[in-house]
Amino acid sequence: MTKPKALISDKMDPNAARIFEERGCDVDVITGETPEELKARIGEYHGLAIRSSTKVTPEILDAATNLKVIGRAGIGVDNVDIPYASGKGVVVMNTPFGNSITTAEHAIAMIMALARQIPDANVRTKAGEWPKKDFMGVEVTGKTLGLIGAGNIGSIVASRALGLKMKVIAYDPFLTEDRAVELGIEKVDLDAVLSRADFVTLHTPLTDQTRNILSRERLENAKPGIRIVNCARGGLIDEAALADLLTSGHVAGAALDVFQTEPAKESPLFDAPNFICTPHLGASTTEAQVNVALQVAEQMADYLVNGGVTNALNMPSLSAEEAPKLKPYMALAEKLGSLVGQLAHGNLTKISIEREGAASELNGKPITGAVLAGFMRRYSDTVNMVNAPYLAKERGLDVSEVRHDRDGAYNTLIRVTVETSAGPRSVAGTLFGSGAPRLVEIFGIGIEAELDGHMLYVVNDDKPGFIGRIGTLMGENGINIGTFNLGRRDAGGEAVLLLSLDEKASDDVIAQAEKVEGVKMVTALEF
Ligand SMILES: NC(=O)C1=CN([C@@H]2O[C@H](COP(=O)(O)OP(=O)(O)OC[C@H]3O[C@@H](n4cnc5c(N)ncnc54)[C@H](O)[C@@H]3O)[C@@H](O)[C@H]2O)C=CC1
Ligand SMILES: O=C(O)CCC(=O)C(=O)O
Repeated sequence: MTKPKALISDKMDPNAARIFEERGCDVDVITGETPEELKARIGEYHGLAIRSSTKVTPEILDAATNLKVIGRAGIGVDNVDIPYASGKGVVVMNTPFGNSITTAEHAIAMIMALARQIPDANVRTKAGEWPKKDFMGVEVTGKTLGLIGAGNIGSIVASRALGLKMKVIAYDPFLTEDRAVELGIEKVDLDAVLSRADFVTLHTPLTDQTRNILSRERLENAKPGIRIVNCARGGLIDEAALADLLTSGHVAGAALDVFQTEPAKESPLFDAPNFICTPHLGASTTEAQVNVALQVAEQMADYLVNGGVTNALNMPSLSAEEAPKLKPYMALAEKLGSLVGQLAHGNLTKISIEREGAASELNGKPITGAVLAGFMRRYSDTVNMVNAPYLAKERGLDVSEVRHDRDGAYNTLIRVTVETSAGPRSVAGTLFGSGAPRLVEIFGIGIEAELDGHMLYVVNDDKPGFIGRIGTLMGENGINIGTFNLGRRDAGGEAVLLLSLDEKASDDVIAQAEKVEGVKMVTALEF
């Protein structure tokens, strides 16, 4: 078997390449390429490991015909078009904790540097000025620190700031009162942060809701003398407005690690007073870079080699222990989804996935993803369990998952039901022996069959002589029958036949089969 191949396209700790190799992947480290160069190369890789320089755009993703996973050695993934990657079936992972302490410490360093104007004092002292009389700092003890965003990094900043004897208030719509109490901070609204805080520090992702959160209007209405720190993302602050307000003195100081356009080669802020900056160094410590490099390579290799999913932003997690256990279930789920997708006709807008017995104990999300992937194959060749839920949503498919505690006839069972204009249609399957997927029910009729390769589904009247007639027809057309599986609703009533064939039945053979006495319907199936 050929090894999966990963590309590391941004500067990363060498441990990343080592881990890829140790975990059974080939890896190339090629950094600093232009988008055109990356586009020309990306087709040969299954994994792409990045930091913030590589921009994973739709153009890159369109060229990434073999790509299965993108791993961000860090937290922010605004340089990856996640919806587009999801549509392409590519998993996007990050390393949500590896650099959070380091980034929080950078924010604290920025607060202290602003309070005591350390960068300016340093430059002028080294220039031989000894400018002691020009600098007068402020203490942080007793001052109010306002957090915008109190997630991983914001909470670490809060704990350090409390240690510095600051009062901490926070605006974060997802912060609960209980968590605020646990952190020892006060939950307030955004206006309160801006009107009460002496220092404000931003720790949110860049999203449509947070873009320009510190707009000109908000900055103008903020407490006079406020100092602002941004170690999260450029784009959260109106940079031109901040420059104007530093110049007017309304904002007493600002420290940015991140800019709207990076690398920031010029900015109105560079000439503004009391402005300090670093070139996106928030995550740049040896410790953080080793952490994120190890983590991203471990996670990506785990997915490429074992199917384990950790810290994915566009699909549910699946541990390396769970992955092998779930594998036969996912094969069964995909076949059931595919069967119902091939058999049910009309405008299908509702699908339900029920699990009972051992299947009910499992992580249901990957099973649902696999059912949907099989089902959606009727619409798309490139669908997989990553993009299937997105495609299903796009098409307005109503998906429900049901877990039954009851014991049924089988140790483990998955049932997939679609709502058709003629009512619900369901198929069910189980795992036999060491995990072989088997169909056990089709539209209410018990039948045991392996769903594999070229098949023919026939609905017929349960009358003597029928099996012989179908067998003869196949023989006359030179088609070898692999397996022959029968089921019936009741003796003499409606019956179904599932044939596996060594070759695909042509339209002509299907037309002949439709004419066989007793046949009500024939459908060719492919698995
Ligand atoms: N400068 C650097 O080198 C680094 C920057 N970062 C940036 O820091 C950001 C935050 O990282 P974490 O704390 O780990 O993320 P997180 O996801 O743990 O926390 C983000 C918090 O922002 C909150 N939030 C979301 N929308 C909000 C809104 N409209 N208003 C206020 N709060 C909102 C969320 O509820 C969440 O609590 C990352 O998204 C990344 O962009 C992260 C690492 C390094
Ligand atoms: O990789 C870096 O240096 C930037 C880190 C960062 O911005 C992040 O993790 O969100």
